[in-house]
Amino acid sequence: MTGKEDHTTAVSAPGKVLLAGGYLVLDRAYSGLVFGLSARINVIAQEIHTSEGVHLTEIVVESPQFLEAQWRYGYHLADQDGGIKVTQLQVGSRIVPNPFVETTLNYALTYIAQAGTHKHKKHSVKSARLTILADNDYYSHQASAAAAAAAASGGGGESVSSSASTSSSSATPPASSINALNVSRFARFPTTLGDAHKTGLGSSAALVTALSAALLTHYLPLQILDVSSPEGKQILHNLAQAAHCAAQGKVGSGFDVAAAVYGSSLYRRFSPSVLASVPEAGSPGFASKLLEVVQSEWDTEVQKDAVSLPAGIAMRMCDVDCGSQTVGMVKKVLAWRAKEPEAAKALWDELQRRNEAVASVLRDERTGEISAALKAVRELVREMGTASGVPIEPESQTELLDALEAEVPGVYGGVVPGAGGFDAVALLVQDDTETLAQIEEFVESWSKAKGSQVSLLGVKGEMEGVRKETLEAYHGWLR
Ligand SMILES: Nc1ncnc2c1ncn2[C@@H]1O[C@H](COP(=O)(O)OP(=O)(O)O)[C@@H](O)[C@H]1O
Ligand SMILES: C[C@@](O)(CCOP(=O)(O)OP(=O)(O)O)CC(=O)O
Repeated sequence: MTGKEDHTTAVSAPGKVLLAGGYLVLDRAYSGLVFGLSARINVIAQEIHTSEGVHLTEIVVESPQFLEAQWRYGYHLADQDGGIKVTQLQVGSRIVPNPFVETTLNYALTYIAQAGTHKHKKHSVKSARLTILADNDYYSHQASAAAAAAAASGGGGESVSSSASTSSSSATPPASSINALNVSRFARFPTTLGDAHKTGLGSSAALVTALSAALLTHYLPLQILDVSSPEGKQILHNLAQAAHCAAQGKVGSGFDVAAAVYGSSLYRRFSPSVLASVPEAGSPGFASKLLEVVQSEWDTEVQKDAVSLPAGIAMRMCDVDCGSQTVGMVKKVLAWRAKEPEAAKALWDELQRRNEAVASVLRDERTGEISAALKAVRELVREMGTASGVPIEPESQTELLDALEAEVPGVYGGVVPGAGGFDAVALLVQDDTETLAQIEEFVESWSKAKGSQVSLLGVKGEMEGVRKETLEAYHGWLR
């Protein structure tokens, strides 16, 4: 770590789960019940100190939990108002691109240079190092260890850290042990980021949001931008949505970025046309247009007070190691909706009503109604799946959810979240260690009996969005 701790800033943003409103939330006429998660992506920004006389303009981004995860960029001011454009520099023998990091740098640094020129003197972007640390639940330990074993030849010098990864050779560390034993918060994975198996908690949205927030906080004075304030969050939201869409090459509903910024909420998306006028990063006019769009009032609606959990109840998730292709599923569902507009509208409208009912049952602490409210949603989600020919709640997941509710006393019910498919379930459960242990026991025997890989993640639903962090949590990870 450098001696200049005052110039080190840390920010974190949570992952997401869309408990209700998959597909509907793509259309502004409907909304989504989204939860932020306790699993966060942390980004720490530090100045790079060079020896006297050495002139360096470089942005270094690294993910020290993974192998070959350092991305170095030079940057320049592009002609004709093109903003700040980064160029990736080679590290070692090859260039491994990270489009989400690169696009976020182009967008955030351009915004910083533009916003900083107004009331204050022209802003200069100095060299910086950004360290990314992701909470363990973003990646499946078991699958990542298997990928490393397959690649077997060299382990790379440093050993895998603590029990999270010790157990990774045989099984995912049990959620209860992560909670109880203060296992290293950030595991060191024996793989590259590309080979790590994601659990689907929205790593790219949390990363783009936390990286944007860290850059804004690091470079701009608080009087221009404070990510803790409502105005600062709005700027961060707009900027991160724009960068995430550009990096993804498509405009999704943006519920994942909204969760990263605002935490849990009832979310209504922005009109996709908001972003239509922003040219490609580095091209003429990009800088002014980006500033204008990010600082304008969007039609996004984020109702934070519509979402909460009854006291003593937690939102938990199980990873089902399988995986579904969201893009293909979305295409098929939307194709059916276009073909059968009337039937789809009736279904969408009724499902919206039932989704909102889940939100109010939870917010009003009507615990006895949780199970029925979730079942009512699932019924229509299955109908949507059958009508469009997409396994949104596949039979194997129906069986798992029904069995969990019937056989584990503390489980109120659950859903297949987001786009649905085979890769996860979200549960509403009693928030105590006994219930946790029983779920773990249940999924272990379920996995054996069904020949599947179901594991309870340590992650929990959490209300808070982006936040500034103190540096203690990152001890040992910073240079
Ligand atoms: N810890 C990390 N460090 C650096 N980049 C990351 C990290 N986690 C995710 N990313 C970026 O996000 C991408 C994954 O995005 P995506 O495939 O959309 O998954 P998700 O559904 O988790 O958002 C990675 O290829 C990488 O560019
Ligand atoms: C279909 C959707 O409404 C919800 C998808 O939710 P998931 O949580 O399944 O998504 P990914 O993690 O991005 O694959 C698409 C959207 O809202 O963008």
